[in-house]
Amino acid sequence: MSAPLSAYASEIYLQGMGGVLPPFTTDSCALEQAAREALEPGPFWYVAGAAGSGATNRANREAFDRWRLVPRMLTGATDRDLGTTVLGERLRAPIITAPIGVQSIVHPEAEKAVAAVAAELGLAMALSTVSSFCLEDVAAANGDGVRWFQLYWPNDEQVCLSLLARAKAAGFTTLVVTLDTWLLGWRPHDLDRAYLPFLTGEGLANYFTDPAFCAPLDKPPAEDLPAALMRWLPVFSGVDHTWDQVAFLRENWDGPVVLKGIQHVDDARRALDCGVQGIVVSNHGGRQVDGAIASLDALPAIADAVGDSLEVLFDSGVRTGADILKALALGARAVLVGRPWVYGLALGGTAGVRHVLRSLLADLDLALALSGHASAAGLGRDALQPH
Ligand SMILES: Cc1cc2nc3c(=O)[nH]c(=O)nc-3n(C[C@H](O)[C@H](O)[C@H](O)COP(=O)(O)O)c2cc1C
Ligand SMILES: O=C(O)C(=O)c1ccccc1
Repeated sequence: MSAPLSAYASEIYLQGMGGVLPPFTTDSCALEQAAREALEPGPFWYVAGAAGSGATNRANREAFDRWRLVPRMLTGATDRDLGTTVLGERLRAPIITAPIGVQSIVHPEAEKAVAAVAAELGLAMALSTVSSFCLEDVAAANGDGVRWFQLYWPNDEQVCLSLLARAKAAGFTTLVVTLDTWLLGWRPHDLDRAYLPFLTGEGLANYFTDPAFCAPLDKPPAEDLPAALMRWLPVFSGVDHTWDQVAFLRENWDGPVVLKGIQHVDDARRALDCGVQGIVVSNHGGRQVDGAIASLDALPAIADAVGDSLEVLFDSGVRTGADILKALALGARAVLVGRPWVYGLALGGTAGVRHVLRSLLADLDLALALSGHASAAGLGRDALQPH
């Protein structure tokens, strides 16, 4: 874990020189196609799909292309440090694995794979409420790694308090509250296939192992799935909470609270007023609101408004090392990465997640080096030019 990140690029190049092929592509933009060939259409489109016409998802990528890095020479960037502190915790690079629900639809190792690899690589992981394994099992797989718990804010106070207490007891440090998915977006790929994995109970491990969730049920979820699902649906969705209720979460979580799904600068200011510690500028990978702005286009103004007082994290569309540099230069402290390593999970379980994240770290290190920067912390807007 203490080897410099540059070792990953050297290792992959040396293997190439010895004629050893990587397990699958090193081109993170080609992962989607590789996963498409490996997965059944239902799970593939669940992961790759987006809201409506897909416009927001496309906009997320197009926005990265509208910024270009301006490389600097002879800066002496021989020894690089990608390490950073996020919400008081030291990470080896400014990367957090995004909370992704129902991972068992692509591979049986599911969240345990990313938990193990994130810890091994010194990155933080964010575990979804809607995970295939319960949070205690994922915590065990993450060992002494940095783990955050993502909350889908339950419409039941007892279930909410119980999940928070369990996550805290299992060593999750930061609470990430996702605000943009209190209803599922309009997702034609899933609707056309009637593919809604959680309706078979998949992804509901945290609920089905929860005493407060199970209390009103006559039988355990395994013995009466329809009844458990009828309880889950209104607990999960249908109610938009309000800003004044954020205090409840802050009061009941002993640690940093981050609000995920912020796109408007006024919402970033409201987050600051609420007393939370951070935000994730995110549009959920374009899966919720069709025709919305690119998440990257929301970032600069938000970072300008609250970046000195809140930790501003970013996601939606990050694929390459260059993308990460761009997000950092535009004011993010770290990025969350979603689909790329989920495709890696689909293609090779734990080893597949490892290959994707090591490749991304190698790419990031080389992008930083060859743009003439010795540390990610010093990146400013002068590292970029609009295109
Ligand atoms: C299959 C899938 C499941 C997701 N599940 C969750 C979830 O349970 N909780 C959450 O906050 N975000 C969820 N997200 C959104 C991600 O956390 C993240 O915001 C998004 O994937 C970032 O965009 P990217 O995939 O382009 O990197 C999910 C995204 C995908 C693709
Ligand atoms: O699919 C998603 O984007 C998501 O956040 C989710 C919601 C419910 C269950 C599983 C994943």
